[in-house]
Amino acid sequence: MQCPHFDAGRCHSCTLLATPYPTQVDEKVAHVRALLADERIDWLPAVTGPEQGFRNKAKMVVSGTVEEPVLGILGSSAGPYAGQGIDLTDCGLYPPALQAAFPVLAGLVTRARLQPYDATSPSRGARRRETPRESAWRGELKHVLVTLSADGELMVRFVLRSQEPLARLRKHLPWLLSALPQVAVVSVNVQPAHAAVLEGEQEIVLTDRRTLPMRLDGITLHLRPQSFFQTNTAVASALYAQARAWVDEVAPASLWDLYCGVGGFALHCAAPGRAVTGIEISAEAVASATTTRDELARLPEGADVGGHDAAWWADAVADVRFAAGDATSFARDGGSPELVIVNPPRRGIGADLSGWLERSDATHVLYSSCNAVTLAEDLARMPSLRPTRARLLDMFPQTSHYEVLVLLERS
Ligand SMILES: C[S@@+](CC[C@H](N)C(=O)[O-])C[C@H]1O[C@@H](n2cnc3c(N)ncnc32)[C@H](O)[C@@H]1O
Repeated sequence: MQCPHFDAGRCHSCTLLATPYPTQVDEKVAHVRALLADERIDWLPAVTGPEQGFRNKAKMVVSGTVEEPVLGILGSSAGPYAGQGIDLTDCGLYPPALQAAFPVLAGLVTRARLQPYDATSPSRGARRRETPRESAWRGELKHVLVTLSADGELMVRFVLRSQEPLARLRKHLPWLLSALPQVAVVSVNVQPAHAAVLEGEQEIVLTDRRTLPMRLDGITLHLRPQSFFQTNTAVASALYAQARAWVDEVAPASLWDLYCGVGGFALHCAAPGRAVTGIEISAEAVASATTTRDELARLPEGADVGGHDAAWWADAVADVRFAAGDATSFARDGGSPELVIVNPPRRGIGADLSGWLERSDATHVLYSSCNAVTLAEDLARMPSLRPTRARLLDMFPQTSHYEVLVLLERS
């Protein structure tokens, strides 16, 4: 694949662009197999999706001016583009529906006079001080975050330094909704700190609709602005389908989904007679998961979701619950199910939760990881749980990242 931004040294994200795609996948498989280094694992063929246009979410830094905003990234501090705004609205990782939304969003920046935040140059007076106050930096709009659903709807979030532009944004919202009728949810996130943090804690939803329905092959998840969702919708669908197939083979009567996010694993693995508990640190994500569960509990007669009818689903989700909390603390406090699913951030589950799983009564663990290095470290801490089956899912083509799902069985 060719990319003008990569070739010119403006963007360095897609480190494998020059490698033919089948070779990328072979190298990722070799990487994870070498890390897990267990000849007894039955490896299924890797799952791949589209090689480009697969990202369902854009995290655009806004730079430039009110009249000419630039949506993309800031050039890395070491190179020739240091601190410069780089327009990435034509990035090949974004599907056409996201690319088409960017110029309209840039138009809103101009109409609502959302001054792009200037992260590089504090005002003159402040420059003399060693650590300028936050108010010394100019501008308000830090990022625009856009999520595209499988049905072409959009969730748009404006990350602002303060609520100062809020009234102007509200005033021009009708213009945005008529220019981009596919926008379902618009919100403002307030991130006051001058720090390399994407978003802050406070979220103000401006639209009547508060969730973006993300229809997968089986189930429609309801995403809220602050809840995590997997980057690649097609591969996420395959990930949940694979998890469900392995869980159904084990057929546990009780299951925990730790780090459950909006409930993708928990809800795909629900079944009549199976008690499912999802635990997640983000209360917003828990609210999203609960919305989807409640919707599945009340499907209209004649509905078919993932090959099951309304009565089956009412039974299946009757014993599904989600709660906000820390995964490790929950595990320490709450007995032990037959099967535990874990899908942690890149840092992995760590020594405490690995140790707890090693000593628990769970007969099976399903570990979904986006970082095989921490996965291998965690597995080494659980010698009684033997990896039996595994599958790489290429969630992030053109980069060295990937997702891997491993089924562990107590020996
Ligand atoms: C890789 S995401 C997986 C989400 C979900 N399983 C899915 O399929 O979309 C990791 C999730 O772990 C959550 N998380 C981070 N730290 C946590 C903790 N200490 N306890 C519970 N959840 C945590 C994050 O908020 C995020 O939703």
